[in-house]
Amino acid sequence: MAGVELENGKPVQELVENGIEFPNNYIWESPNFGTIDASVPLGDIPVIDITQLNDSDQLQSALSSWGCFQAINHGIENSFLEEVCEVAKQFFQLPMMEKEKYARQKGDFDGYGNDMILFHDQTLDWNDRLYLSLIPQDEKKRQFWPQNPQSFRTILNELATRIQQTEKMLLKSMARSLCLEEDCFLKKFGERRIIGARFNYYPPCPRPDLALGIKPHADGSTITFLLQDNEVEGLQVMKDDKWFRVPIIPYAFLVLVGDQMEIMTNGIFKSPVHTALANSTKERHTMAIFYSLLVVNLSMTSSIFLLFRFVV
Ligand SMILES: O=C(O)CCC(=O)C(=O)O
Ligand SMILES: [Fe+2]
Repeated sequence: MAGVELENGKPVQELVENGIEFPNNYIWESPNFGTIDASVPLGDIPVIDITQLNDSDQLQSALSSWGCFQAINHGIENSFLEEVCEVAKQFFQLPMMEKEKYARQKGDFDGYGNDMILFHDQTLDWNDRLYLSLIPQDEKKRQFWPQNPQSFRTILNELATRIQQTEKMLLKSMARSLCLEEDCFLKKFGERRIIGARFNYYPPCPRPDLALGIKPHADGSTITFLLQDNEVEGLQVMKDDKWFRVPIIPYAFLVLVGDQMEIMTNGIFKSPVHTALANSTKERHTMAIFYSLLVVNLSMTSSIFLLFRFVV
């Protein structure tokens, strides 16, 4: 593992637009994870109504088996999430030159770009992304917050405010489900938590049998909220060494346990390995919101694992 990012890859969209021949460094091979298979069974992932979170057993059982659940009635209106998705889509549709104004710098998280290249022979993801730190205020890097579409910044601020209410409710319920004092995770977080949003864009891929949208990984966060594309499937999660497709429930958040939560719960809650497949004809948009404990004085390499744990 290199200490810093080796190079800054080109957006996948640029490869697609320039009609470049399918590059070898997107071909995914792993002896540990089998072949890419879009037809694995649909997972029976628990669906939990957040307003009915009194049933602690349901939450505990979901997080200690699947490591995730589909949260419905989470308090953020569909119409607002629709607006969030719309501005993200509009951003990715902008001309490359406009998006490049927000390009992520080598060795940094925030901004527009794609995979961090950390290994010489790293397989790349068929995915472009815009990562933005939302909370705390002093971690925000406003220069990467798009000014186009015009409402993007206002919507991001609104998202940051709203998502914190859902986060609080959920962390309290998670603590209760373990018979712990309900504020214990919140107190652990205190002011030392960081919330970042990652907008993922998966352009159509000429070889979805060869390339993955996102390689198998576990999130390094405490918890992640994932808003799937309303129409295009792609996410798979691993349970008991088998892959399952994650059903689409429009506007539900897939809440995933991250590595930090797995550690804080002594492994009772599982941080699941997941991956996203590419699609030959359809583009796909998702948004992941990561909550992480802010660990100070980490090297660049270590802090990458606050977002990702590569498993290949
Ligand atoms: O886009 C997806 O379905 C998965 C995204 C993901 O796992 C991530 O951003 O960490
Ligand atoms: Fe993830």
